[in-house]
Amino acid sequence: MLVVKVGGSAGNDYDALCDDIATRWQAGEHLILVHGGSDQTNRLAEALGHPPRFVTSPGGHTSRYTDRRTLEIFLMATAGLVNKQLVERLQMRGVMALGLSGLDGRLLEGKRKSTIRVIEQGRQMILRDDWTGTIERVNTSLLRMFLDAGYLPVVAPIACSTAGEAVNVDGDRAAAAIAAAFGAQTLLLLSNVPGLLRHFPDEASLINHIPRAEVEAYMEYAAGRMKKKLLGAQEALAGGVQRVILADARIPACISHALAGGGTHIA
Ligand SMILES: Nc1ncnc2c1ncn2[C@@H]1O[C@H](COP(=O)(O)OP(=O)(O)OP(=O)(O)O)[C@@H](O)[C@H]1O
Repeated sequence: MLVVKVGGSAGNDYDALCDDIATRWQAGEHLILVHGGSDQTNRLAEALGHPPRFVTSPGGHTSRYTDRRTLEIFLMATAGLVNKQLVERLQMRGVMALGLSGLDGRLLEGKRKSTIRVIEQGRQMILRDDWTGTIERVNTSLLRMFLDAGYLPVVAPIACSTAGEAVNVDGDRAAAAIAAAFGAQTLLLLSNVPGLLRHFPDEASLINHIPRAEVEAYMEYAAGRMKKKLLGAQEALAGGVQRVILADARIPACISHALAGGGTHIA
C-alpha cells in the first residue's frame, strides 16, 4: 500500500501526478491519495472578504487560524474544489476515484482544540473560536471497503470531532495517520519543493537522506509549514511506516521519480 499526499500550495502539476497515479493504479497498485488546499483556500478567503490569518504556536509551528467562517471556506475550497479537481482528473484517465473528506463516515476522527495558544509580537495569547484538531482514529474499514470495491479514495484533510463537528486538520499529518493505520510501506509527501532543503530556497541544497532516528535534528532546516511535514514523517515512522519520502510535485512522473530515489528519503 502506498499513501500519497499532494500539497495544495501553488505550483504542483496535478495533471502529471494523475497521469502517474493512473498508470500505477491500472497496473494493480493499491493507493490512497490525500491532498491539501492552501492556495485555493487563500484565494477563496480573499475573494469572500475574510483573508487568511496564520499563527505560530509556542513550539514554533505555523498554522492557519481557523475560525468558523474560515472552516467553511476551507471546506468549500479543499473538500469542494480541490478534491473534485483531483477526482475529475483521475476519472478522465479511467481511474474510479472517489472523493471524501475525513468528516464523511468519520473517516478521520479526533479532538477539536477550541482554543489555541499562539505567539504574537513576542507575547503568548489564547485564541478562541478555533476549529482545528488532531487525528486520533482512522476508519480503516471504510477505506478498505472502497479499495476492495475498486475505488481509489481521494481524501481531503477535514476530520470529525468526537462531538461530530468538522475540524481542519493538517494534510501531512492526516496522510501520516492513514499510512500508519494501513501499515503502509511508503508515505509520499509531495509538494512544490524537491524535498527538505538545507538552505531554502536553494534547490541544489536538497537533503537526500535522513536517518529515521535523526528527524528531530533536521527540524532546524525546516521553516514554516515544512516543519509539519517532518512532524508527519516522524508520526508515520513511529506508527510503523517503513519510509517517508518528501518529493517534488511540479515534475512529470513525480511518484515514480520519488520512489526511484528522488527527494528526501527518511528511513
Ligand atoms: N528547508 C525547507 N525546504 C523546503 N521547503 C521549505 C523549507 N522550509 C520551508 N519550506 C516551505 O515549505 C513549503 C511546503 O509546505 P506547504 O505547506 O506550503 O506545502 P503544501 O503541502 O502544498 O500545503 P497544503 O497541503 O497545506 O496545501 C515550501 O513551499 C517552502 O516554502
